[in-house]
Amino acid sequence: MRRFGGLVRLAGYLRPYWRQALIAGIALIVAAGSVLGIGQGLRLVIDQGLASGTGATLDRALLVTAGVVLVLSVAAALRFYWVMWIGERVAADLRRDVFERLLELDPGFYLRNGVGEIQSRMTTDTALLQSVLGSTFSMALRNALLLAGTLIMLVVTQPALSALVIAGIPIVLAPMLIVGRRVRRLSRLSQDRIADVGSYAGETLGGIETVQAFVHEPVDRRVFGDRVEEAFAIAVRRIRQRAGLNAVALLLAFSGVAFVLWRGGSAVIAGAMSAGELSAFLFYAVLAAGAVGVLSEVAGELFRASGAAERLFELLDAEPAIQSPNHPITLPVPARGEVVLEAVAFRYPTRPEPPALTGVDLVVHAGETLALVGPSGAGKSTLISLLLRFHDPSSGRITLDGVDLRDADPAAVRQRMALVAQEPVLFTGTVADNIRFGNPSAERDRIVDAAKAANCQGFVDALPAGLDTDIGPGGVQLSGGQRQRIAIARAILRDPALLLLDEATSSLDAESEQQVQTALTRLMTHRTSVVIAHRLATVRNADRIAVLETGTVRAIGTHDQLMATDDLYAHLAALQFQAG
Ligand SMILES: Nc1ncnc2c1ncn2[C@@H]1O[C@H](COP(=O)(O)OP(=O)(O)OP(=O)(O)O)[C@@H](O)[C@H]1O
Repeated sequence: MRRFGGLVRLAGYLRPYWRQALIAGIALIVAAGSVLGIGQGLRLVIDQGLASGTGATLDRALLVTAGVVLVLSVAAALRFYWVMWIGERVAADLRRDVFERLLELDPGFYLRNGVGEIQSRMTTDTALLQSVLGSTFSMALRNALLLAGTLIMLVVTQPALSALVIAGIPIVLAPMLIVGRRVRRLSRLSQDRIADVGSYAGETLGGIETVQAFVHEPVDRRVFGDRVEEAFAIAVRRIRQRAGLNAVALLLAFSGVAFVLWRGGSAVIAGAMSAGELSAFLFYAVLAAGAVGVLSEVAGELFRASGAAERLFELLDAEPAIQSPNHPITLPVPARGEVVLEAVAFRYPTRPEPPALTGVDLVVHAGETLALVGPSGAGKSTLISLLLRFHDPSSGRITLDGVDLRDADPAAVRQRMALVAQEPVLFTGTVADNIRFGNPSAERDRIVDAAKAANCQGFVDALPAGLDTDIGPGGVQLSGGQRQRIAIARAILRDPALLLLDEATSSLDAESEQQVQTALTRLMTHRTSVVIAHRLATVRNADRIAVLETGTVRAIGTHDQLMATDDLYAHLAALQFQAG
């Protein structure tokens, strides 16, 4: 059963649909029963209809058979409908569950596993399951039932001959089980490779402009080609196993039928059996052999599906490293946005050495603007991601309004914050949708106000449908400065107690820059702000500045104080800060 571990667990997904499964099961049994009935009809037609030589008996026998066929058709249609329905339903539920789990997983998980790989698991594995559950599973059930039914009929009608057939079963099943294990392993491998292919394509296409600008296509073509061939080679190994399996199964099954025909034929010649009985027996034997053939073919598919299910369950079983405690402490009201870091150290799970932050002590008072400055790689972005609790500190603690982030519900913590990233991330939809992202329940008026406060008015009015203009996936149809202002409007709408801002480094033209700056100033007044600063104006306006270097805070003070006392700061101020 371990082979089908993934599928057995999938059975749990059937529970809510037990009614539909019951209908499908009944239809399945009736359909299989009717097929078996046809064998008896055949016996009647031959032994009574043909042998008796009277047309009336033949008519009656045929009529009975026709009735059975009618029942069979209806039951088969019902079975098909409900089994497919359940397959699609389970695949849909699984897809939703996996996505929900993926939304909960912490950024560290994605750092370790790669977003592309996870994404393609979610799409290719659920697609495989959908097709297998929808059709293959139904075939497997039907044939398993048919096999069981025919074996019973064989035993009941012709015990002696059946003993021969039944003795042959293990000979057919053994190779199926042995090869099945190999197929399952190869299936997993091949799904892994397909995920590789998917994530490579995703990354390349996501960066298509960089790829083309550097004329990197030949390299990508070659690397992608190699990966596709690798996936193909594994698929071929899998198919070869299955092809061999099918050949063996069919050969064994039909040799069995030939053997039975030979033995049965001898019995009819000797007068120990009627021609009708032999016909019915053969009918069943052929059905049984066919069922074994189909089962061996679909077993491979089921093994494959089991591998895919396992991969999905791995995702479902992944525990988010960042979770709410069982009894989260409620953050005090009103929110002040006061942040305290005590001896905070942090190592990225993917690269523990050197630590990204060590011994960071820092207080951000309610209402103040604290600027973070420091050379590239000093740990500024890491610090912001710890405040958002994307990761927990390796040691030390961070509190928001007096509550340790680890003791609070991460959603409640983030509810008090808004992030304006260096490269604002916009989503497919309209300008209004992207602003509403900051507060999905906001009324239209407030979205309009936020757009005004963020200086979006000018360019939004020029768009064909104003706020309701579609901006394409990722906001590709807007300029950098426009995207930044939408990100600011989003944060204004959220009205957070703590603003986390990673200032854009790319310079905008003077007018656009001016508009972004006034929008930011508006956003930062009357709230606590932590800003990764790249502009002289920002550090000058900040209440205090923390200078970071190799993961530690080396000095804190105002611009003038630091200019006088900290040589690194004076150096940065001279070289790095853009005027504006
Ligand atoms: N996902 C990651 N995995 C491993 N190490 C990382 C990761 N992200 C950042 N680091 C490392 O952590 C250190 C701090 O990086 P961080 O991005 O916080 O610096 P920064 O001060 O924001 O730099 P910049 O101004 O260039 O953005 C760097 O040495 C960096 O290489």
